[in-house]
Amino acid sequence: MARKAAIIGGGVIGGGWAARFLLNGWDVAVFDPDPEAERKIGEVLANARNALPALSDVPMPAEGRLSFADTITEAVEGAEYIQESVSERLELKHRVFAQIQQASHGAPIGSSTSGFKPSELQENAADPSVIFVAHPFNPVYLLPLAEVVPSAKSDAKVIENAKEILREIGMFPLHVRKEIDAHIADRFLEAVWREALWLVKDGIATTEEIDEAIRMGFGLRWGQMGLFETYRIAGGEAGMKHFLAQFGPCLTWPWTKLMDVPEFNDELVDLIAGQSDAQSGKHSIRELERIRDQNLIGFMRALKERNWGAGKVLLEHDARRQAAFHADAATPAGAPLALVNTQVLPGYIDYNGHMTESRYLYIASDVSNAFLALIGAGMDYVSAGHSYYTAETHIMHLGEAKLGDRLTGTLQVLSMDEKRLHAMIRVLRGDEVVASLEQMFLHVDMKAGKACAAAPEVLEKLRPIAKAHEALPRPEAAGRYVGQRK
Ligand SMILES: NC(=O)C1=CN([C@@H]2O[C@H](COP(=O)(O)OP(=O)(O)OC[C@H]3O[C@@H](n4cnc5c(N)ncnc54)[C@H](O)[C@@H]3O)[C@@H](O)[C@H]2O)C=CC1
Ligand SMILES: C[N+](C)(C)CC(=O)CC(=O)[O-]
Repeated sequence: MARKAAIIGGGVIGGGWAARFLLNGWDVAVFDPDPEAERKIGEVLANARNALPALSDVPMPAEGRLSFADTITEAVEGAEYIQESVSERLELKHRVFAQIQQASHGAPIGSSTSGFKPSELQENAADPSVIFVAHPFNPVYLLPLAEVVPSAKSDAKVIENAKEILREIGMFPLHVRKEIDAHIADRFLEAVWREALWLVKDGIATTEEIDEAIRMGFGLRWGQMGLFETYRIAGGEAGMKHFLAQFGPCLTWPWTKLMDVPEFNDELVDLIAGQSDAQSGKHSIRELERIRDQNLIGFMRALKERNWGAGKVLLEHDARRQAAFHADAATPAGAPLALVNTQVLPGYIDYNGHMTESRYLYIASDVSNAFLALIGAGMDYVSAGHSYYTAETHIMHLGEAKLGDRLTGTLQVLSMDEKRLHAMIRVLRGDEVVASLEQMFLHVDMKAGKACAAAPEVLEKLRPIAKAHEALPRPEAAGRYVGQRK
């Protein structure tokens, strides 16, 4: 039988918790007096179903059962874990805890509070020992962090059990050892937020300029190494001590509205440098740089796929270089069309030390996409409901593409009619053909799911290319089947 979680308060955060538990196989009962709560949670859950499973190639367990309770008592009955996510008002949270504890005895009660201390939440509670902070980050169904903050009155076993449950649903419980207003992470968010409000109010930056300042630079760095490891690298070979020596004195300069700073002295330097050594000392600065670089490449490539933030800048830069390639290497008349200019990256190399086979298909689809765009069957055409589908591919590996090789992708039209396009794509290193991919494309009415004639304006562009390519020598690989002797 599935385990049960109760979510009290089903707004932005409660909805995210409900989705995370459900998608991890827990049954979830939600209590929220808002008549819109069911609709809102349904919408959050729909987004979560598209998002959370996409983080892994390992399938999620069968989804748990979602129910909406009429009372807190009904919601918490039989619940092994309770998460309170009502509005950020202490007296409301106290009322809710009192109702929960009339019905539930001993189950851990995590609070999503952004800033109240656990000792404040526990005031006047029937059983303070099971109430603690479990502060998540939006979207709760995707981001792993939950700051788990106990107080002196917390039961250590309950806290450990709660942390284990959070791990089971894929979270990273960060145990906050000393309670403090706004825990750890929200203190940073508040500092940055308040600084940003001043910058906007003082007319120094717009909201958009502030967001660009974050997402084009330090936000990406923070996302993979945080603050201290990033600054350790910024100290160069001399590391954190050098960084502190260089920038410590700025603490008293007016670089921020937050001018209440710790005294910059040897004691502070030793404390920070010592903790940084313990955290990161196992890696040399150069190793850390390489780790950082690979992480940033992963992030930025992901953003590129979404044409978003720093990824948009990369795409624009690629487009400029690609245009320069086409201008320099204008395809001579009567030759296969040179459509793609690419390179072999470390992640493409397989255990045999050469470019892995799936990458040839990537190049071929870049080539065919560029060709389809050229004949007017690009993304606008697809959005309007027609497309060319690849019906058949025969790849011949004729050489080995190695790390760092610069490759060109060309396309030669072998034949065509209204519905079909038969082409030979070649992957070249200089003049050497490393692979050929013979492909048959079918023109399809996407809605009907049937082959049909391409639009006249597409055929008008395709025919002269096909005519010019008739004069080219027929590639030896054309029409070959697997195992055929040359
Ligand atoms: N929105 C955010 O970015 C984050 C918020 N939090 C914390 O999560 C908690 C909830 O915040 P949000 O979800 O953003 O607020 P919200 O306003 O979206 O949701 C609060 C929900 O509580 C419900 N509610 C009010 N009284 C209730 C009661 N007596 N019993 C049950 N439900 C009741 C409301 O109907 C509403 O649906 C707050 O403590 C907040 O500080 C934590 C992390 C991030
Ligand atoms: C703005 N906030 C204080 C509610 C932010 C959080 O608590 C965490 C988050 O998800 O940003």
